Amino acid sequence: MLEEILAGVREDVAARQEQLSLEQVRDLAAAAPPAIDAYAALRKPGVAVIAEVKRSSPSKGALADIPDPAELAGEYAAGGARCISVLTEGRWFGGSLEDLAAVRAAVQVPVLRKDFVVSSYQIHEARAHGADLVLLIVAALEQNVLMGLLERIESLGMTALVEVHNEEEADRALDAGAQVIGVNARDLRTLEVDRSVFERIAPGLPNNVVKIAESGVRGPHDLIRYASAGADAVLVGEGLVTKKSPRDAVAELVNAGNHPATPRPVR
Ligand SMILES: O=P(O)(O)OC[C@@H](O)[C@@H](O)c1c[nH]c2ccccc12
Repeated sequence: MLEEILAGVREDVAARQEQLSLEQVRDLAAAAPPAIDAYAALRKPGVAVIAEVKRSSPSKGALADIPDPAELAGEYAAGGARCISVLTEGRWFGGSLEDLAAVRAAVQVPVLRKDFVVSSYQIHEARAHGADLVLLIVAALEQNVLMGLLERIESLGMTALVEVHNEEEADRALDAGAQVIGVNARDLRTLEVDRSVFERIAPGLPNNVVKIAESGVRGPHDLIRYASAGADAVLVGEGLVTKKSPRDAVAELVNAGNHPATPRPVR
């Protein structure tokens, strides 16, 4: 699955680069207002909720129309989301860079570009469209490429969210210098969700690393389970976009994350 998605992404990046050169997109990135410090935002007390703008997925197909991503992001922020994640991959997730720019213009909180990043062109694009955080998926990248992309993200003042799914990938993320690590419960090769993956990997990560539990959060119960295993944040898509009131759904999670009985990460 991952290989198929990556092949499409490479084609799409090449097509965009014909329209707008690397030099041009670099200039746009340099002219953008500075990035917000997402690492600091994610380290504030309470379990952070990263709310995702997600129209569809390879595993579930269509989830929600989301005609106005800026409006949805505004609802998320009003519900207390610490960050907004915007899927910008078009073929499988129905997202775009226009969604990212629209969300950026609508909220004050840090915004994540969620995509399958394989080249520094996409990092400049992310910055040009207002991203503060950029996802890097370890399973999609050779180690030297991962290191180069992470450095590029940081050199543009952004934070890299480095996604892993097993211990070996977690070691690679740490070797590359990742400060924010997302453990995806969904295996991008098979699309299976296994929430115990976070519980297995998180305890081995150093205290200064922000630990994000990705996928499979359907309600406060899942957030509390992840928090018990040391999550600083949860990243939630389906469990929000399919709700009648995404704002209330976020608020419910945020409240659970701030509850005195919810375990806090050790620092
Ligand atoms: O919809 P869910 O189960 O709440 O999952 C959100 C998020 O974790 C998922 O969209 C995701 C995690 N890593 C990714 C990498 C690429 C695309 C999508 C993802």
